[in-house]
Amino acid sequence: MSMEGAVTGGGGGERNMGLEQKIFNTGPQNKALPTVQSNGSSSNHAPIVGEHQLGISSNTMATGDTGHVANVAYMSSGMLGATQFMPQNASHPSTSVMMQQQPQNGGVSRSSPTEMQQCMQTMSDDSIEMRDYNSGMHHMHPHQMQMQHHMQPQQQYSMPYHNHQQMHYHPQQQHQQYQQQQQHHQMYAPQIQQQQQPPQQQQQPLQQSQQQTGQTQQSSSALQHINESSNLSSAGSISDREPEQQQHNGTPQRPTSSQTASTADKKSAARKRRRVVPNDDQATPKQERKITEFMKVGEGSSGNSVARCLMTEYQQNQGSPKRQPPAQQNGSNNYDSSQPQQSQQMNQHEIPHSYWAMTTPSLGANNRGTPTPTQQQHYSSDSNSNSNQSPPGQSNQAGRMVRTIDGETQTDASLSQRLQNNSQSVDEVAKRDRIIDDYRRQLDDMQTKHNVERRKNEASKETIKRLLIEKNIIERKALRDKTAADSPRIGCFKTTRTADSFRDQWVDGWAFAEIDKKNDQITAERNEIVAASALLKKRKPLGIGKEPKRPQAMNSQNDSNGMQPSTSNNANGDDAIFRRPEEPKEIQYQEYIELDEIYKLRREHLRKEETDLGLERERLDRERQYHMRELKRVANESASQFKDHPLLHKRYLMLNLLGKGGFSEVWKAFDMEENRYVACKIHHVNKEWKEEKKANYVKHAMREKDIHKSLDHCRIVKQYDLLTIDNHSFCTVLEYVPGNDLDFYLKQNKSISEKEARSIIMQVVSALVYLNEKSTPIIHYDLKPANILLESGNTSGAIKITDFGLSKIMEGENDDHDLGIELTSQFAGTYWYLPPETFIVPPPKITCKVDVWSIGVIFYQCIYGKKPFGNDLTQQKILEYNTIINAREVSFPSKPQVSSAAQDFIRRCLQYRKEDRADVFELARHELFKPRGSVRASIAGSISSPSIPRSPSVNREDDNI
Ligand SMILES: Nc1ncnc2c1ncn2[C@@H]1O[C@H](COP(=O)(O)OP(=O)(O)OP(=O)(O)O)[C@@H](O)[C@H]1O
Repeated sequence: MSMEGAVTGGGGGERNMGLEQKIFNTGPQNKALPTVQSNGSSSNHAPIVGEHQLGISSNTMATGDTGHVANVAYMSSGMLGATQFMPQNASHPSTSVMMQQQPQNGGVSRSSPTEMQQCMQTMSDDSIEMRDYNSGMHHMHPHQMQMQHHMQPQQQYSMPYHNHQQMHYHPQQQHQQYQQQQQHHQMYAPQIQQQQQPPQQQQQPLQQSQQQTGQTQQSSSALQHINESSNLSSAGSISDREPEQQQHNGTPQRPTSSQTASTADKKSAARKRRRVVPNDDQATPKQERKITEFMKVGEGSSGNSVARCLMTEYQQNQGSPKRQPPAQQNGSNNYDSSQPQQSQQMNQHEIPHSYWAMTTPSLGANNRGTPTPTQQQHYSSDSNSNSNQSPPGQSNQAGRMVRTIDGETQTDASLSQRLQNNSQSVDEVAKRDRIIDDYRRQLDDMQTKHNVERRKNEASKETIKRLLIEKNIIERKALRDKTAADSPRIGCFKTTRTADSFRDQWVDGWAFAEIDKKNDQITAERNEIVAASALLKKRKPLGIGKEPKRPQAMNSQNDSNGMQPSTSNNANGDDAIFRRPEEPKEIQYQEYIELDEIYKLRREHLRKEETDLGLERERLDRERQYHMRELKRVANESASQFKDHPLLHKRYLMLNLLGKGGFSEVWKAFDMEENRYVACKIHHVNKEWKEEKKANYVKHAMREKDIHKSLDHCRIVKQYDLLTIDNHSFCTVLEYVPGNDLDFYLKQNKSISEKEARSIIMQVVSALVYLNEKSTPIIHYDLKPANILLESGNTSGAIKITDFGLSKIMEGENDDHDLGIELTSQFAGTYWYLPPETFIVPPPKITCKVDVWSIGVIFYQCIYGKKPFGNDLTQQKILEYNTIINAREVSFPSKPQVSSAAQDFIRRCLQYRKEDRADVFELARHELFKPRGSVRASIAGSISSPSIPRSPSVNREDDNI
């Protein structure tokens, strides 16, 4: 690996990273490293690196400005330790194992080059050797020792904790590391307390921390094992008092320093190391040992921290798959996704910076110890990332803090200032940790509650779904049973063969036959009566010249029955009676009168029966209409792919088919999210169609969707959603309107009263005004009774307009909406309801007055029960005969009687030239819609020439409405 990056990187962190990389690259061949550390000029590595590291190192030896150099050596050796152990742990997948061993290496800090060499030799053996080496790392510069006396344990923890947090380790690793720190803390905290006499209030968290640690250790044997490893790795810093502490803590017995250091090797090693420490005259052996041991706790950790920094940076550069660099961890890889991204980014930048701040005091006071605002923020965010652990005791943090500050370059004043700042930031971190813990607990609680609610909600949904399906199955069955039961009575479709094709042909049921039979009976009876009446007249008594005076009603009845009045002279009727009493052929006058009465009454009765039968026939016709539709619907429903209650998009439960249009089927469905019924209009693209037709269909469907979704009016069916079902079908989810459409209603009822028709038309005009008031007005283009839905199922309630499949937007026409737009799809739509201009070839521009014409036709049809133009013609014939092109004038039947206002309204709508036709705003102001009673009535017949457009101020016949 090129070392250039390490040198040119500029930042201390980068340089360190370069060193780290170099050391890692050297791998097990550690023989190169002592050379680097002992003599820069003879480095086996790139000279520039040697210059940076070893130049300073030698300078340090000479000038005593050891802070930087010592840290470099310390760092190097720390990493060496890590490097040394890497091969041993290579088979171990967990980084945490390596991290446990790093504290051993941390103890290497502050070593002289000689010690480094010794260290390297020792470390290459095994961990026991490392401990031995670490135990000898007692050499501190007096400034450092002095500094540590000034540091509070609480403060001394901050930096290692900080570094520890920076690593973004896996929580398990963090936990192990925390265990390890606690072990250190348990072992050395009493000594720290005794030696440094920290303020009383700062001992409290330490003791708590010890108790916590003890509990943690007892709770898990696995962790105990790790703790043991951790203890072992820290054995180099065991003091004389450790056995007591270990017994207290219940940790496994380890050789005490007196036991281990009692060996001749180690004593001599300690003596050697003492000899190589320059300016060590202030440190008594006893003081040195104790403080060094304390430092070792810190140094071990510090070295550990630094090693971790280096390891992290190394792994960042190496792209270690186990531990991604923070930049990569910002996404889902970061175990703590709740940590603000900003903090994480800050961490990324601060890792080298903090590291440099710890290891390079010469950079300045801010970098050395006092955390900059950024660093403080960094602590905070770090603590966030670790908040699921019990934070280390503050005194433990302080212990580790000690080793991160280079006492040789600090003044007491700056140190105390730093310590004060650190103390504040540590307090703040702890406080924030607690708050974060609280929030986290609250969040956990809320998440648990949320999960419970979610499960309940899902269960409820499942129940609703099940119940809806059950209900629907029952309803379907009831409907089918009814249809099946009604079929013999009303009729059914029978498949018949005509030429090569099969057709469904309707066959009436027995109810129609019965009505026909009754009708025949009535006719026969009526004929019989007519014949008898005629005979009776022939047998009229001859003597009756003058009928006796009869009541006037009787005479008029006779007239109405068509009976011829007697031609005999009635003036002297009494004489006639006396004149011909003897004629036997002639019936008696009385008998004649009686028979005549009987025949008249029978005729009346037959007339009534005939009327009733007619009503029965009408009712049966309506039933047949409904029954036919139901049969078709059931057949289509059974053939549909959605018949088995699928849940579209996990949301829309398909219940039953409402109807089938030309290219679509409309299903009643239940929206499981919104808990409401909806109408799902499923558009099918026929696979057999040519591509052009498919494209055209999809274009229309998409236009419908786009236009419809932008509409929000109480008289327009709302469009909620659009779903893709498969490659050939998609679905628009619409507001469900429970009633029938007007077309079905008119088929059943032929016509409706003017009042009801006026109410419907008023609502339609209101919707059209809304469409025309938009910045880009919309032409519906397919207004017809089938697209007017009746909410209540009859004509006395609210209506809603639907089906925007042929709609057109008035845009891109220089904003002159009167000029109109090109008609792109001529001859689409329903011809009875389209105005003349849409049939002209080539078509002129169209405007919103297309819909006005449609309104006129619908109103006319509602009142008169038939369409004004081409009522009895098919669409094909309408085209053939140019029916609409010739529809220049509308005529009104004499019955039913209609108000002049209604007729005028219709005329204004059905003006041949669109320029003469009213627009929707004029219609909205029309007299027809004025409140009842506000105008004087006038009879429709009083309107003069129908071809001349009249002003809207036509009087309305209130009585007719
Ligand atoms: N939003 C809705 N709520 C309730 N029923 C509806 C709704 N939309 C349509 N329907 C019913 O579904 C059936 C089919 O509607 P669709 O619009 O497809 O039919 P159509 O207008 O006759 O056909 P086309 O679209 O070919 O003109 C009709 O009976 C109609 O009443």
